Amino acid sequence: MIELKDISKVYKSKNGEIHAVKNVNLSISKGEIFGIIGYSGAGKSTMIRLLNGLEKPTSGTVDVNGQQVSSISGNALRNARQKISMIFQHFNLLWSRTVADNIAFPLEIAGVPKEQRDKRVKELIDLVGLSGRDNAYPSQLSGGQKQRVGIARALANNPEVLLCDEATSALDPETTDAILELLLDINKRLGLTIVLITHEMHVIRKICHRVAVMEAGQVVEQGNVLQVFQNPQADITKNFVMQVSGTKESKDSIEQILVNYPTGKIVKLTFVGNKTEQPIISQLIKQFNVEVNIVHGNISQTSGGPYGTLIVQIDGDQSKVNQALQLLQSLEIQTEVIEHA
Ligand SMILES: Nc1ncnc2c1ncn2[C@@H]1O[C@H](COP(=O)(O)OP(=O)(O)OP(=O)(O)O)[C@@H](O)[C@H]1O
Repeated sequence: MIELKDISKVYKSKNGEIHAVKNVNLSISKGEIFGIIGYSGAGKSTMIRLLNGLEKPTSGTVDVNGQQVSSISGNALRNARQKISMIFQHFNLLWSRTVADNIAFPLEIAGVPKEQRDKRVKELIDLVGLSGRDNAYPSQLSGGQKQRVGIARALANNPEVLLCDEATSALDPETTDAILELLLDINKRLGLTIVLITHEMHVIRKICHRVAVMEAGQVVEQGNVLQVFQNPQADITKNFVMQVSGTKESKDSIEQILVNYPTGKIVKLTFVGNKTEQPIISQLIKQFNVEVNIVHGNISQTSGGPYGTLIVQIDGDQSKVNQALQLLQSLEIQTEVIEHA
């Protein structure tokens, strides 16, 4: 559905050349929710502009929905872009138009007759959960409702691809979750391909099937979301994963525990799928007569299933502690000793 081959984008500025995107290769399948995550300046916005043809790459090709958007222009590009829709961080609504008229706007541009337009607008208002707010103005809506209008407007002309540019960054956590649920629902119902850019791993965790991690213009890691969470490779990915697993905050708890209980091993366990539900810790205690002190625990849902991390201190007879670690490994629980006594 979307194919980026050897994409580079260089901007020329007074201070020299800026390599915003460097040698990026990505392949995104139809119906997939694909996330691109990176800190500010990583090149995410440039990638979005390359995907909708607003920007031409310095080298490489961008194919979207059977069209090489990197080489077409004029009418051909305008037609291709009808099938590539977008939602924005700050919604970009027309403030003097009502909800219904904002959603109708792309239909007017596409020349859809009034009767058909009204019917489609009604359908879209229902789809995004804004029934009854047809005649409200954007200033009368909450942030989440404004983004719902943005989504309805983006879907008006039945796009094949929806690009989301930090679409939940201006929203509070609960509203963010509701909007992400809506995107997930639309993806499932309509089979729409969604590409989103974000700096928040929570967004990736919640709805993406696959993720690419960008740093200084390059994709430093990409893969299935659950696998990336379970086994992040690049340092930057490990940092992003820590954003949601909460293990960054556990550093202080570990130091405190080591002061009070200086023996034993501090171990980080990573569980996926149904292993998150098994009573593994009580098994360790019973079988090896070791003491287990829980430092930090967290479980979260990804689109590929549950993912959990648990940091524990295991203490007792050295050989029993080692046997306990071996049992964990044999159960295919990822086990990392982070502090030794
Ligand atoms: N039109 C432009 N002209 C010159 N430099 C640009 C232009 N657009 C982006 N850049 C530079 O390219 C690099 C990547 O920027 P980009 O906006 O794609 O990153 P980003 O990951 O989206 O970050 P942010 O979330 O802060 O926008 C940055 O160094 C930026 O300053």
